[in-house]
Formats: sequence, structure tokens, C-alpha cells
Amino acid sequence: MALLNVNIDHVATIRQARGTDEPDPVWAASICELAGANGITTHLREDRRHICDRDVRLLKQTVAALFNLEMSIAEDIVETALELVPDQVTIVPERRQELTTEGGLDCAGNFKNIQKQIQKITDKNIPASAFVIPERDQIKAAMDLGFEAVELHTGPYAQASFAEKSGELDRIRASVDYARGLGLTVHAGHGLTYRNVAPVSAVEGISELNIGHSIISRAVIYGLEKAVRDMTALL
Ligand SMILES: CC(=O)[C@@H](O)[C@H](O)COP(=O)(O)O
Ligand SMILES: NCC(=O)COP(=O)(O)O
Repeated sequence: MALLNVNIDHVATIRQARGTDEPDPVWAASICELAGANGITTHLREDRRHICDRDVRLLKQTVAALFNLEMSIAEDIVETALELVPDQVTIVPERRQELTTEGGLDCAGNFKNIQKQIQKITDKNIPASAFVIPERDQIKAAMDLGFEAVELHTGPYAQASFAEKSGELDRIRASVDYARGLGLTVHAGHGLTYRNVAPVSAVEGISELNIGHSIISRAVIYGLEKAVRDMTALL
């Protein structure tokens, strides 16, 4: 059975909408842990649109479960990770204009640049995972780069039409087998929801799922009634 890391980026998205101090992703991380999450994932974006440096510093100090830092290979972000020493880093591609991560890391096409940065991370003994599309050449390149894990991008599966879904799931299954055959640990994530997660979590060999947006969305809806009651009680 796969372990669950909860991505808490979008708790910070709500905070940043007003630039105040609530909701605090650090509190959210504690609640996730108390509820049984195996790890906490955050993406420290170069533009700091949600999670910021203060958050990752405090999360490093307070998360008792696995702290997985998603990040690009931008030099200053790599420096931050080297100072922080999270339990795991996941290297992702990043574009300022994107709404969310669009594709996988191009391990094959950007080999030299990634190698330069990943070397610093592995030299510090920080376990590193590469967020890649489920394709053999990317998985092989991730292994050649020295990553110990790959996170298979489940966005194409999540976005696929009903007719295309089983094909996307087959791609994930084949990639899991291929990656494990190369000795890589396999994670998966992106776009997973309460509706589409079951077939992915049933795939043999995936050890970790990273799920964020859907869980935080449900939390808003589930918590709203109590939040309104708490406010009316004060009036
Ligand atoms: C890499 C990945 O799949 C995402 O979790 C990524 O971190 C998304 O970034 P946002 O949380 O900003 O959408
Ligand atoms: N790497 C995927 C992740 O952390 C969460 O993605 P999402 O569930 O927010 O789409």
C-alpha cells in the first residue's frame, strides 16, 4: 500500500490571497500528521506564490513525518534546500507563468544542468526524487543522474477522458515496473482526487502518493459549516 504525503501548498495559497497570517500551513501540516499522513509535501516556488521561506524553515523544525520539498533546480532554491536538509527533495520543472506544474522534468534533455545541481543534493545525502512523465527515456535518465526515486506524473491520467484512462493507467503500470527494474523507488502524484485515486493506489510497486489540491479543497468544504457556526456564536 502506498504511503500518503499531503501537499499543503494551497493552504498557503489562501493565506497569500490576503497576505495575512492565516491559514498557517505549519498548523495544517500538524493536523495532517495527527490525521495519519505519512509525510508533508510543499513546493517552494521561485516566485514564492504560496509556500515561502519561513514556512519551509518551520516545517523542517516541526514535521515529525517525512518532509518532502518540491523544487526546481534554480541555484538559489538548491542553496535553500542544502541549508534546510529536508527528508527528501523532489525536483520538478517550473515556469513562472504556469498555474501548476505542467510537464515532467526533462531529465534526458537537460541532463547536464540537472546533474550539476543534483550532485550537490546527493553529496549532502538528501534523498532525491525526479518528477517525470511515465516514459522510459526519462526514467532511465533519472537513474543515470543519480536520483534514487522517480515520482510519476499522474496529471495525464487525471486529465484523460473515460476512454483514455485505462491506456494512461497502463503507461503508469509499465513505468512502475521499468523503474523498479532499474532499482528506483517509485512515487506518483499530481491531479489525484477522491474520484480517480483508487486505480493508481492499486498499482503494485508505488510506495508514495503526493496529493494536495483535492484534499485541501475537501477540507474547505467540510470545515465551512463549523467555521460559520463559530462566527455566528460570536455575534
Ligand atoms: C510537482 C507537482 O506535481 C505539484 O504538486 C506541484 O508542486 C504543483 O505546484 P502547485 O502546488 O503550485 O500547483
Ligand atoms: N507532486 C504532486 C503533489 O505534490 C500534489 O499535486 P496535487 O494533488 O496538488 O495536484
